[in-house]
Amino acid sequence: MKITILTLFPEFFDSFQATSIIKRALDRQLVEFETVDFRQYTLDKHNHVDDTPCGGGQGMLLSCQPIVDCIKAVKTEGSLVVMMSPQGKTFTQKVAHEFANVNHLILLCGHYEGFDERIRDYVDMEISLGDFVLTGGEGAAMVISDAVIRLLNGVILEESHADDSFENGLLEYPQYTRPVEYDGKRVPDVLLSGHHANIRKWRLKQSLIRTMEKRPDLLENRVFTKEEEKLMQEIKAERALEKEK
Ligand SMILES: C[S@@+](CC[C@H](N)C(=O)[O-])C[C@H]1O[C@@H](n2cnc3c(N)ncnc32)[C@H](O)[C@@H]1O
Repeated sequence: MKITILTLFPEFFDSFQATSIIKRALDRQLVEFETVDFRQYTLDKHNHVDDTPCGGGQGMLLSCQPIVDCIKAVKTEGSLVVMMSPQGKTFTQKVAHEFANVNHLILLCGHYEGFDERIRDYVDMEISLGDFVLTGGEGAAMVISDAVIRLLNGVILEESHADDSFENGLLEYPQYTRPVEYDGKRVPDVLLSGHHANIRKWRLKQSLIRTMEKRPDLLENRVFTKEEEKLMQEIKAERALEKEK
């Protein structure tokens, strides 16, 4: 897979490419990652890529010509051009999986007051990190690249992300490491028992409890397995009992 970032600030991605798991993935050529400064495509004699908004208003808008020419130059057969935009569809783990299956992902980063509206006709979709406004799309593109790269074959062990939050529609269960006791707080006995079936069941139950408590919206349309239904009944019965106390 190849990821191309279209940005005015390629240096933003220097430490991203030089650090930890992403660096290892790049070194092992599990993903190709490049940044392209779209200023190099401007035909403006002063090298400008932005201008004031028609009709007046604050700030500067990115102009069509440099960005559209840049998109046309970097696009490849089957590539997906994604505009970073607070007005886009919200990025989720499901979208990360969809992007991880694309051969060539192109992430377009805005800046200043954003884009001339007509640029939207040259992208395949808009993606938002959430309902807030960033100074530029670089932070969003970095987050998206990170979430996508860690899903690629060989970057981390498949088992390492299989139980991650959202992967099976639930939040991850509580995790512990040594020491067994810290400040009077003990690791649950079941995790020390070595009984794999019991550990798996405990983790599933904890995932359900966590999701109920922190993100009940994730359970709204869930089709529960028989085992999950049984555990949900168990959880509800335990809670009812606790209330009675
Ligand atoms: C200051 S913002 C422009 C916001 C624009 N005036 C609006 O209200 O929709 C500059 C750039 O940051 C990026 N950006 C800002 N918030 C974002 C978000 N929540 N998700 C993804 N990208 C975002 C976009 O690329 C955007 O063009």
